[in-house]
Amino acid sequence: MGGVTVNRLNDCPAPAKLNLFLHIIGRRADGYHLLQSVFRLIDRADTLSFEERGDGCIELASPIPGIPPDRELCVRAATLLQKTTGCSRGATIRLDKHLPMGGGLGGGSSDAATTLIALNRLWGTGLRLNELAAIGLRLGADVPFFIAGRDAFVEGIGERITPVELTPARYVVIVPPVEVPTAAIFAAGELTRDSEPIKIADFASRPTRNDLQAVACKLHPAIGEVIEWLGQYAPARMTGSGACVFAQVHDELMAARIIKSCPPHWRAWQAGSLARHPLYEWLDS
Ligand SMILES: C[C@](O)(CO)[C@H](O)COP(=O)(O)OP(=O)(O)OC[C@H]1O[C@@H](n2ccc(N)nc2=O)[C@H](O)[C@@H]1O
Ligand SMILES: Nc1ncnc2c1ncn2[C@@H]1O[C@H](COP(=O)(O)OP(=O)(O)OP(=O)(O)O)[C@@H](O)[C@H]1O
Repeated sequence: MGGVTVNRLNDCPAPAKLNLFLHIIGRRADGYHLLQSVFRLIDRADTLSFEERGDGCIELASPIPGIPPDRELCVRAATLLQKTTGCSRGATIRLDKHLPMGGGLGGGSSDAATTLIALNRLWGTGLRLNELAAIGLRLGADVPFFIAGRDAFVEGIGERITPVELTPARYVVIVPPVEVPTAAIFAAGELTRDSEPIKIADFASRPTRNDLQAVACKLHPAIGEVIEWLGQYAPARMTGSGACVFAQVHDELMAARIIKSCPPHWRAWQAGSLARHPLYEWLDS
């Protein structure tokens, strides 16, 4: 490339999350639900690369089939960062999608968070963690958690984030063959919306659940089948608004054994907990 400087960031991970529990404790006037949840980062991820461009355009070089570019969360994140900071630079974004969509693993939100963190660095826009999180919340309720970059007790609709230290753990995650639109689960009439609020100090010693699970299983019976099957080996629960189901296991060997016996029409993998977001050090608090 003889003397030409190409400004790019390659192979930036966008990790998934699990909701270890998820309680709905109320509803805001605008219809959004107030929740309490422990969000945990895991070491399964999408991968993104960013190349700066001088013409100000934002281009997704690897469009996701079925998602128009102007609805895609990386493109929306990049455009919002440009508008908020008045930045005139553009970017070509490459997204290698590994996380299932509508899986409750927060894949789209994590892609958006990684885009904000990486472009803030590439463009030199200098926003701090809280400023990026505020932009992120406009894109999705889970984005601020990924920007905060560590396991957390999350409240409000996703904007009140208190870091927690969790013991390292290994999980089996199963992807049922269904895609669950988050809005449909929250809109269900039979959803329980009055769980008793718990204090952060109490979550480890109190019984917990995912309040969205019953509704998701009713709409998509395949999720219930997975919970029952995985539950033979360890307590199994849905993450987020579904569809993925997870269980904590003792070690890699136990995970491998469970995955080996998993029915072939379900995708199953193991994941380890992740103490920090891989891009954690790119942000100033
Ligand atoms: C359930 C969780 O997955 C927990 O991690 C998230 O809170 C969902 O976050 P998300 O997928 O980023 O969802 P968003 O794209 O923000 O919202 C999708 C739709 O779900 C409903 N929604 C979402 C979050 C929330 N706390 N209350 C809601 O009622 C709203 O109708 C919203 O229009
Ligand atoms: N980069 C992206 N990756 C995934 N989904 C995207 C992306 N951009 C836009 N979307 C849209 O967002 C929807 C939700 O995707 P996502 O993977 O975040 O859902 P989810 O796994 O159910 O997350 P959550 O845990 O927040 O409920 C998709 O169904 C898709 O229509």
